[in-house]
Amino acid sequence: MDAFQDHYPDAVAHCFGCGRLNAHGHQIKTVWNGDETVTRFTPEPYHTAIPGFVYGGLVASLIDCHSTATAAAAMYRQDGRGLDTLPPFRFVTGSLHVDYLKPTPIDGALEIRGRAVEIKGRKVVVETELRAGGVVTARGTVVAVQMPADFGAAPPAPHR
Ligand SMILES: CCCCCCCCCCCCCCCC(=O)SCCNC(=O)CCNC(=O)[C@H](O)C(C)(C)COP(=O)(O)OP(=O)(O)OC[C@H]1O[C@@H](n2cnc3c(N)ncnc32)[C@H](O)[C@@H]1OP(=O)(O)O
Repeated sequence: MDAFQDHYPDAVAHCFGCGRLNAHGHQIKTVWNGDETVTRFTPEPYHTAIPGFVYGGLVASLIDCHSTATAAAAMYRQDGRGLDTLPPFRFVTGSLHVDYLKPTPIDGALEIRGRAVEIKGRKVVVETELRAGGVVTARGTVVAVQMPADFGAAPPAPHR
């Protein structure tokens, strides 16, 4: 199944967390699972905070991009539109809140699951959990807001 991020227009496909055109980024892939969205990501040894555990910034980044993708997909689903239909719903993060409940072990796949809990105007609130080995280690809330027309007008910087 195609991931949401496979449908991002090229102009918004350079994000470090989720852009398929960013060779240095995480390139997360998110899909629907019923009313929830799911991303699976396996951290690398260099994503270490304290040896054996995942760096919190990576956890925040996964929750952030999983949630903005969820926001876009939820808006398309609410409007009964396909992900490739125009004009695209393009979201940025207005607010990212993360609670780190337990240390996240680095040796294995992480599962990130989210749900849009509010859609109002240009805003979508998404609640997301990150699990390691089936245990919830972090929980996040993201307020995603549709990009104003003048955001992202500049061409992307070349990746080196
Ligand atoms: C699936 C198919 C794909 C197709 C295509 C998809 C593309 C999907 C692209 C994803 C692409 C990468 C995702 C990168 C994730 C980042 O890392 S983005 C980079 C980090 N974020 C930024 O740089 C954003 C910087 N901030 C801004 O540009 C502006 O502050 C914002 C966020 C656009 C909001 O400004 P604004 O448009 O003037 O917002 P405004 O009209 O005042 O508020 C709208 C609503 O949002 C709320 N809001 C605004 N800011 C906040 C805040 N900070 N806290 C709480 N609520 C807020 C307001 O309260 C308001 O809610 P209501 O009052 O209506 O209930």
